[in-house]
Amino acid sequence: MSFLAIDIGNTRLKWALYAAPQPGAAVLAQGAAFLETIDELADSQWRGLQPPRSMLGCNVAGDAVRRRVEEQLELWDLTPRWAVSNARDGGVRNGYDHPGRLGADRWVALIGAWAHAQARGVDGPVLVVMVGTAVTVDALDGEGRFLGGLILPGHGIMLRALESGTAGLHVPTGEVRDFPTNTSDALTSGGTFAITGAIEHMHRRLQRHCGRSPIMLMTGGAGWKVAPYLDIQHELVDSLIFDGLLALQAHRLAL
Ligand SMILES: Nc1ncnc2c1ncn2[C@@H]1O[C@H](COP(=O)(O)OP(=O)(O)OP(=O)(O)O)[C@@H](O)[C@H]1O
Ligand SMILES: CC(C)(CO)[C@@H](O)C(=O)NCCC(=O)O
Ligand SMILES: [K+]
Repeated sequence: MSFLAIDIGNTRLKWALYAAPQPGAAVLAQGAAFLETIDELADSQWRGLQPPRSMLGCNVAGDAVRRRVEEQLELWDLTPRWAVSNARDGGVRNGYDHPGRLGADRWVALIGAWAHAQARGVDGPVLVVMVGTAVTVDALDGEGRFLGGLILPGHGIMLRALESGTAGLHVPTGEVRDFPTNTSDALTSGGTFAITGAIEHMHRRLQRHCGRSPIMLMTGGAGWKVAPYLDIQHELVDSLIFDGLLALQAHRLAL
């Protein structure tokens, strides 16, 4: 019954093997690999794994990367399946102008977030934040409608853009300070507060739109770096995309 969930991001592939395609299933194994090293998965991390019976992935890195991962999946006898953004799934309705153009990672994370909210009996709005190579801040209303969301550059891209777009800025890592008094701290703090500022802005907007304070779920490799500087209540859920993939797979099996 084991189920392999794969999240191919802009920088890294993350995978988790679950005992069953059901929300809350036990994790049997998990790992991550930079996209440059994915051609070794079958010979390294995946070698010796208990063969998964099914898989569902989520990919924002393009068709070439997907095909490379499918080659690695030939290690096992399974049909690769990839989540695509559509008009509704997993209890979420997609409000994007062109639903299919919404990043699959955002769609799957929204479905994972909705599953979390349902499991806890939350019936108000949910703000879904992913902090990685890019940052996304997506709004779900209390009925599971995706209202829309923000895309902004991640911390790394912001700093590299400043470094390449100015003559005099070089970017050694600094500390986050309220009132930075050197260039490194000013850059690191600027990047961090650009992200927290966008999140807090969307939180206010969603609260105003729905007339209720949203819960906020945050995920992505750098979520823990941003979390300490957020002035609003939030919860880090590292597995949000995997939880979305589990919810989708369970949903599909139930149909
Ligand atoms: N102090 C920081 N604050 C916010 N973000 C940061 C910080 N330091 C690094 N980052 C971001 O973290 C990213 C790397 O994190 P990681 O590779 O774990 O993300 P990820 O969720 O796996 O990304 P993706 O899914 O896009 O591949 C960098 O691209 C950078 O933008
Ligand atoms: C925004 C990113 C890069 C975040 O990973 C990804 O979701 C993506 O490539 N999205 C497609 C464009 C969109 O979501 O509108
Ligand atoms: K991601």
